Amino acid sequence: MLRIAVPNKGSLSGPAGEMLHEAGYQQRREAKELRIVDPENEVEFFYLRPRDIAIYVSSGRLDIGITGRDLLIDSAADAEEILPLGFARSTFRFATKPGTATSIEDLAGMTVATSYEGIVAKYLADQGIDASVVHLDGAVETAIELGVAEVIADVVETGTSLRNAGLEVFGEPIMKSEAAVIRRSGAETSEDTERKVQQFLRRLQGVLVARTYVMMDYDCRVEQLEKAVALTPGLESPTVSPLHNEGWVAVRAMVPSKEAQRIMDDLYDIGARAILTTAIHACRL
Ligand SMILES: Nc1ncnc2c1ncn2[C@@H]1O[C@H](COP(=O)(O)OP(=O)(O)OP(=O)(O)O)[C@@H](O)[C@H]1O
Ligand SMILES: O=P(O)(O)OC[C@H]1O[C@H](OP(=O)(O)OP(=O)(O)O)[C@H](O)[C@@H]1O
Ligand SMILES: [Mg+2]
Repeated sequence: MLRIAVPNKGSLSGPAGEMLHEAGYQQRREAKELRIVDPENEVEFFYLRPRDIAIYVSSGRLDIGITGRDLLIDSAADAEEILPLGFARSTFRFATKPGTATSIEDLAGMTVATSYEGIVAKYLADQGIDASVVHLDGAVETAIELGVAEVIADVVETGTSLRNAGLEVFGEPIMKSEAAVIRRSGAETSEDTERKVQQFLRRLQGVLVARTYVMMDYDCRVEQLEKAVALTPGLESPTVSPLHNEGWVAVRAMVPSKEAQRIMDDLYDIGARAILTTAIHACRL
């Protein structure tokens, strides 16, 4: 049985559960469940605090886990990222009231409030800046108003929380984060566990592909085929089948969903017709 850590709360929890459900795994029915077994898929899910997941995985008690890259690095646990998952994307940045600091060098002698002490302390040490770090559990944007720190370092997605607190980012982003599957560094596992881990990763990759690609079908004249195929090269190469009407072919290829409308316009312009896109529900590449 593969033992997998899943975030039980916060920004990672909902999207992680959805992705696992799309990959065909059973998920808990109510938020208080701490552990479920999915016997058909031979996996056991442990619902843990996102911050603790890297620690459990590095201990070797759980085979793999889903957490944020920033949380993994902050924990300094002996675990590594094996598959980025594309959700809970954020940057980690310094911010302050306008006029307090404009560059990292200005941080010398100041106090920085953050929930990610490990990342901040290491970054400051690497840059050779002598500043104090105060740990807060969350809502760190308020720390400046209340005089606990002059500067904060926090997760920024849309920037709304910073704007609402009258704060502005400064300096380069400290890091970019997203959710990821993690595993103990240099894990030595049995052949059976390795096979199960690889199968789990392939299933999640299938979901990622199904989310980012659509299937495109269209008809075009043989003379236009080269131009059409250049627009829809597919992952390996598109399928081309003859049509009953001589001189025409049907083409089928996967295209990135974000570009689908532009590609349909371009195909139409070179004379392709009956251009259809359909969703991909699951896939193994
Ligand atoms: N607004 C956000 N947008 C995208 N990712 C976010 C956002 N807030 C937090 N994250 C990401 O979620 C992870 C943190 O999850 P965690 O559950 O610890 O915090 P949270 O979502 O802020 O919840 P909590 O309210 O419990 O603090 C990190 O990887 C972080 O980068
Ligand atoms: O740039 P934004 O889109 O505003 O998102 C970033 C905010 O979201 C998270 O806070 P959360 O709501 O989880 O509260 P917390 O600070 O208590 O963790 C994060 O800590 C930021 O405060
Ligand atoms: Mg938070």
